[in-house]
Amino acid sequence: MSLPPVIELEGVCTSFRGTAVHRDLALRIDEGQIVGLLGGSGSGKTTLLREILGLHRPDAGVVRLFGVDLNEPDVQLQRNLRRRLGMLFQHGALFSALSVFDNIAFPLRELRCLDGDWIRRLVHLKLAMVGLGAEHGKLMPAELSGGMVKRVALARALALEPELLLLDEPTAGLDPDRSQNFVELIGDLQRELGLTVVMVTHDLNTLAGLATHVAVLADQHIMAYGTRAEIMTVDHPFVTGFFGGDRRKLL
Ligand SMILES: Nc1ncnc2c1ncn2[C@@H]1O[C@H](COP(=O)(O)OP(=O)(O)OP(=O)(O)O)[C@@H](O)[C@H]1O
Repeated sequence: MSLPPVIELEGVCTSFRGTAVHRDLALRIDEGQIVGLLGGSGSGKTTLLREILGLHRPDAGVVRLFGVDLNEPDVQLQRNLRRRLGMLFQHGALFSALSVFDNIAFPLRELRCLDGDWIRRLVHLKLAMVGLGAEHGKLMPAELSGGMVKRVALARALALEPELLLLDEPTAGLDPDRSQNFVELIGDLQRELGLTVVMVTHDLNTLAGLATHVAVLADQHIMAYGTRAEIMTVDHPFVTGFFGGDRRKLL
């Protein structure tokens, strides 16, 4: 029996104050894909991530993760589902009053089944996964560089060993070197952990360095979905405008 898609959206409609953002939107993402979600400013990319996370309920349509409908009323089923997701918010969204250690420990403590020694070991393991040492655990978010904030936020997103990782502008605000390092780190972790990744990005280098597939959100729906090579041939004003003369950079 084949596995259900990791993400499946069907007939999704979303509007805010009478203005439609998504209209009959459909998308299917299979295990192991790294999908770059592209769309103009205000086209509804972040809203779509929030709907996949279950933070916003569309007005109509179905969102299924791992074959489970997010409208399924079974609370335990929904809780188990959420543990299979990790989210890296655009600016890291670290808790400013908590140390790096406590930020990463937060989702582990919420499980209420791990003792302090296990939590310490797991936090140190996650720090090592993102190239940081145990000594960084003592720092507060305000003491971190932009690149370190992203790494700590990634460590926290990976705390519960998710199968699906959602990234909102993962390299925004990083200089080209740090951005390249972060792209390589995400790529390495994706291969090692077998993650499925969906990322919103405007950055061509991030797309070219990571994405196996590209989804284009325009005219209130996913108007194109395919491999990078397939998207290069799409003739739509957003796609031609986005890539300009740089389409070959995608390959
Ligand atoms: N909670 C909300 N209440 C009212 N309007 C909202 C809400 N969330 C989003 N919107 C509106 O929905 C539209 C899509 O917003 P969204 O943030 O999803 O776009 P986006 O594609 O992520 O944009 P950007 O690339 O500029 O971040 C925008 O017009 C936004 O103002």
